[in-house]
Amino acid sequence: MLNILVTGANGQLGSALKNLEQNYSNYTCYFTDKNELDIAKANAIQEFVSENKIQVIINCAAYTNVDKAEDEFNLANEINNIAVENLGIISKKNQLKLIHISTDYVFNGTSEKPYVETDKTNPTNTYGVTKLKGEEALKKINPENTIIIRTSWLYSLYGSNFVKTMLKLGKEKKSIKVVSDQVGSPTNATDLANVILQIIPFIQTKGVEIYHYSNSGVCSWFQFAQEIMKISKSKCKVEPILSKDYKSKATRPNFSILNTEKIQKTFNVEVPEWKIALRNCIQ
Ligand SMILES: NC(=O)C1=CN([C@@H]2O[C@H](COP(=O)(O)OP(=O)(O)OC[C@H]3O[C@@H](n4cnc5c(N)ncnc54)[C@H](OP(=O)(O)O)[C@@H]3O)[C@@H](O)[C@H]2O)C=CC1
Ligand SMILES: Cc1cn([C@H]2C[C@H](O)[C@@H](COP(=O)(O)OP(=O)(O)O[C@H]3O[C@@H](C)C(=O)[C@@H](O)[C@H]3O)O2)c(=O)[nH]c1=O
Repeated sequence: MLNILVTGANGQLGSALKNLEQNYSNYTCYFTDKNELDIAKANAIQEFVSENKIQVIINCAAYTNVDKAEDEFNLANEINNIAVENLGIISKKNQLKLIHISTDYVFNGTSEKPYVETDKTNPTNTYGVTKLKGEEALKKINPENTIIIRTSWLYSLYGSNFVKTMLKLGKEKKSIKVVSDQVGSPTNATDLANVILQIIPFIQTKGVEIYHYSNSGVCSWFQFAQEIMKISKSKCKVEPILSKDYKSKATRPNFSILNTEKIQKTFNVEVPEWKIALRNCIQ
């Protein structure tokens, strides 16, 4: 039996893990969100770990509102950076496995080829800055058996995400405008959750190791929206626009594609194609 603590469990990834837990009879998962266990409270985490003999932490807790983060650096930093540092310290002290999730937004999006784990980071928005600080804090503590999985454009039928926004707009509007000059790879939260649960027994690292995981294939947000409307049989027309014509507080990278070879080679995991993964979610 493995005792696993999942933080931020009411969010997208946490909910996806909850749905899959039943397939792993050798795992006892403790699903907690802010109300039960605030990751910013180090003492509470340590107590929970000791009381429940936790062996693995999957940190799904995060501040993920990209635009709002521009005005709330301190709050975003507390959750995405300082609390992550605490998790790193606790993992090292208690010799736990730690799986932390990060983002494509740590890159500035000027690359011309899919980002590998060692590529230079340089976030263009506050959310990305705080997530990168979290990564760096973990690397500094460098606990054994800790991995960071960077993912991109995560969606599910839970929480808030681009797919849910498009499904809603698809019912309400005759037409919408969506940016066509930002490209990336969407990721179905269920696919990522499956990968996490599969690889836990095989995580064995001397320090922090970074992996990239997204669904395969590439699209712009515009093409992603078009496909969402198609699968959901919405009549809403999607029109392409340029980022400069879409008003938002935070800037997003133009190129967000992650190279997923390392995680595939290391753990032999599946990477479903994005259109198939999207269909699996919506249908
Ligand atoms: N969403 C995306 O497109 C992407 C996400 N990621 C990363 O993947 C991970 C999972 O993301 P996702 O599931 O979408 O995130 P969500 O925003 O859906 O879920 C995060 C959860 O964490 C909770 N939370 C916030 N603060 C705390 C706290 N102090 N203690 C405990 N729980 C807290 C949130 O509660 P509340 O909602 O009440 O604040 C929410 O339930 C995150 O690390 C994110 O940065 C990476 C790439 C893309
Ligand atoms: C709703 C909407 C968005 N857009 C654009 C804005 C933006 O450039 C892009 C995506 O918008 P969103 O605000 O939904 O996505 P955003 O919150 O930027 O999504 C990001 O979330 C964080 C947590 C991550 O880690 C990233 O990987 C990424 O998934 O689509 C339109 O052009 N038209 C629209 O009607």
